[in-house]
Order: sequence, then structure tokens, then C-alpha cells
Amino acid sequence: MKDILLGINVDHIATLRQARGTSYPDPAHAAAVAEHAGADGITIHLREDRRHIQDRDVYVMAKTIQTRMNLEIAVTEEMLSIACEVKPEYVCLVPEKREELTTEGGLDVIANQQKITEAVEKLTAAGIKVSLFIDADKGQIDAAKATKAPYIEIHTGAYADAESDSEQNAELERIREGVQYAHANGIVVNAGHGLHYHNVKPIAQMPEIYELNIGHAIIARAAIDGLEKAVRDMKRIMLEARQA
Ligand SMILES: CC(=O)[C@@H](O)[C@H](O)COP(=O)(O)O
Ligand SMILES: NCC(=O)COP(=O)(O)O
Repeated sequence: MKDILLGINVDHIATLRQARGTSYPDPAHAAAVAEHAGADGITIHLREDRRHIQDRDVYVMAKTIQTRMNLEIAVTEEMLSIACEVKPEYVCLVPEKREELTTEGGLDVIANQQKITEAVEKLTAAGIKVSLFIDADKGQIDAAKATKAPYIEIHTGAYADAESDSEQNAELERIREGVQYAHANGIVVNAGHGLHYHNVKPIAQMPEIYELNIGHAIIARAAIDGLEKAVRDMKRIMLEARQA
């Protein structure tokens, strides 16, 4: 069975920096440590409100990341222009609401089919591999396929936030069905949001999943155990789950 890959989101290293407006900690430094510890890629989310990752971080990490950059952006002219200039290996199109604490749901590809299709075409023409951050919904998966984006990232937030075992199991089955459906339709399937050391195993065990993007939980663990150990521990849990 294929190994599952781990993308480390370093947004919340930047959150710590922005809290005091200092030059440290530098997400570019964290990305290098994460790569040394076994990260297969680095994810950064350049939000329109620049609450954590700054434009400077994107341009610096475009030069320093040794694995590959997955740049998360909203579907706006400004962000598409930055992405086409930087040319990361991957761009993941995500929804954004100014007032949200964190991403609250997947892209509504169905309702924005033309706009998202045009964005996928523009990014693809720039040589970028495009992923769409969507819920595990067959209608959204069909709409994502119609945009010709080669990747999707299934939003695992509802699974992570579930308040009962029955709710979490229902969300897990919904994700499983969506992952299998997308994979059967020739889409490369990633997943992420809200995953941590105690809920990642059932997701990592899904053989159709190519990569998990995980940030907040790993950066939080790094505050206690250090980033290298936090990354190695997560990678080990994921690989053991996949091989179980
Ligand atoms: C799209 C997603 O789930 C995350 O990658 C995103 O970065 C969350 O936003 P914050 O990092 O601002 O919490
Ligand atoms: N796309 C998910 C991601 O990059 C990290 O999300 P989280 O682990 O910070 O919730």
C-alpha cells in the first residue's frame, strides 16, 4: 500500500510572530525544520487579511522550501496574481470569510463553477497543480472534476469538531465515501483541517488519500515538545496507521 504524505502548515508560527509584530519566529525557519524532520511539503495560507502569513513569507519560502510549497489562497484576482508570479508547485483554492476564526467549510464549487474553472485554467497555464478545498459531498466532487483541477482536499473539520462518537463516526463515513468517490473518478485526494494526534489515524488509514495537510495541532505540540519531534511523531502515527 502506498505511503501517505504529510504537508505541514506553518501558518501558526506566523500567528505567534504577528502577536507582537516581531521578526520571529520565522515560518521559513519552521518550514526548514519541518522538512528536516520528514515533512513531504509545506503549506501556507496567504489570507486576504494577512492575519498570519505575510506576502514576504511567500516570496522567501518560494526560495527556501526544499520539498514543495502548497499555497492556499482565496479565489480573488489579487491572490491569483500573486500565485502566478510565485509559481508554487501547488495552489489550493480555499473559501475565506473575514470574520472567521479559521476555515469553516469547503469551497462552494457548484455555485461558483465558472469563476473557479477560470481560476483553475489560469493557475494551470502558469504550470501550477491546483487543488480545491471542498467538503466530502458528491455534488461538489463532480463540480470539482468539471473544473479539471487534478487534486481536491477534503475538509475534515466537521469530523474533527464532532461532539459525540456517533457524530464523528457519521462524519468519518461521509469522508470515506467522498474520498472513494473522488478517487474512483480519477482525482488525487488530499485531506486536512483540524486533524491532530488523536483523530488522524482513521483518516490516514484511507488508502485512497495521497496527502494530509496538518498545521495547528503540530505547531501546538511543537510549543511543548519542539517542532522536529512534533513532525516526526505525526508522520510515524500516519505511516503506522497506513500500514496497519
Ligand atoms: C484550509 C484549511 O483548512 C487550512 O489550511 C487553513 O489554513 C485554515 O486557516 P488558518 O490557518 O487561518 O486557521
Ligand atoms: N488545509 C489544512 C491545513 O493546511 C492545516 O489545517 P489545520 O491542521 O491547521 O487545521
